[in-house]
Amino acid sequence: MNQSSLAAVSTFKLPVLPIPHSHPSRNCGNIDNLAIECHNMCYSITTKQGRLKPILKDCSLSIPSGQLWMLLGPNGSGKSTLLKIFAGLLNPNEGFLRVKKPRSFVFQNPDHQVVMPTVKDDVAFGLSKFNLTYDEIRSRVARALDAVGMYDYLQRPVQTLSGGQKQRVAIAGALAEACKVLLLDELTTFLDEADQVGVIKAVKNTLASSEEITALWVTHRLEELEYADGAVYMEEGKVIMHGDASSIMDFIEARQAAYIKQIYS
Ligand SMILES: Nc1ncnc2c1ncn2[C@@H]1O[C@H](COP(=O)(O)OP(=O)(O)OP(=O)(O)O)[C@@H](O)[C@H]1O
Repeated sequence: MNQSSLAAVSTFKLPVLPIPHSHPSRNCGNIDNLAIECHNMCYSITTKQGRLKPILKDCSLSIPSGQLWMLLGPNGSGKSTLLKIFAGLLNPNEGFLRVKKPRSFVFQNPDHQVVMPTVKDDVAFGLSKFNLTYDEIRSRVARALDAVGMYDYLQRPVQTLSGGQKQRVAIAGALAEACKVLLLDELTTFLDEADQVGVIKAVKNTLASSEEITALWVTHRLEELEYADGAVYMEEGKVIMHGDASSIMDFIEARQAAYIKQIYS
């Protein structure tokens, strides 16, 4: 597996290469088996000068339930914007969108999300809105922490955790709320290798424990594709390709190779 990172090329403009047919057919599967589906979705912002600036252009993709998908692309290609739309934090201007609910967004910096003094309190924090008994809360917190391999840390003060452990607690918080779609924004950017692998494996184990949960993971690290069932590749606000992880890996590597050939020729 090529260990190169997209970040290495992300500040450069890749050459325009022919794009293989990549848009999903509307008949790509049973609609109930799709966790995320969008067709011709557009998102624009209004600039201070009152002009419309397109951020996402005609994005179409479908992600089956129960799978881990990665979302890749150079800086500024629209990954975080797309993820925020899937999370319901932004609204598209045009197009069709369907995301299974409940859904949860996990931020890049866990300090923005893990806020309670102990691990168990933090995971229980979002459950107050559900009118659950004490025993139900305790059982949900235990199951969620078990799924991300953090059960032994139940009583730990959160400030004693590593970045990767905090990420896993943030994911457990989403699981405790019975979320069906996990939207994960560059969780491993600031982590060392051990924490990086720990967080990815926690997500994989979570998905293995329930066919109901789907995860979409934004990353710059091409090597993380090894853990994915599928992937989406974006450039300049467009979904260029989506499908099985190895095809996306081949596509990105070919694009990088063509770019390097172009600058040295
Ligand atoms: N509120 C906003 N106002 C102006 N421009 C915006 C706004 N939100 C996003 N953009 C622009 O839209 C484009 C896509 O941004 P986005 O953050 O989604 O990209 P990204 O692929 O997640 O980038 P990165 O990998 O650097 O995090 C960028 O050019 C960004 O500057």
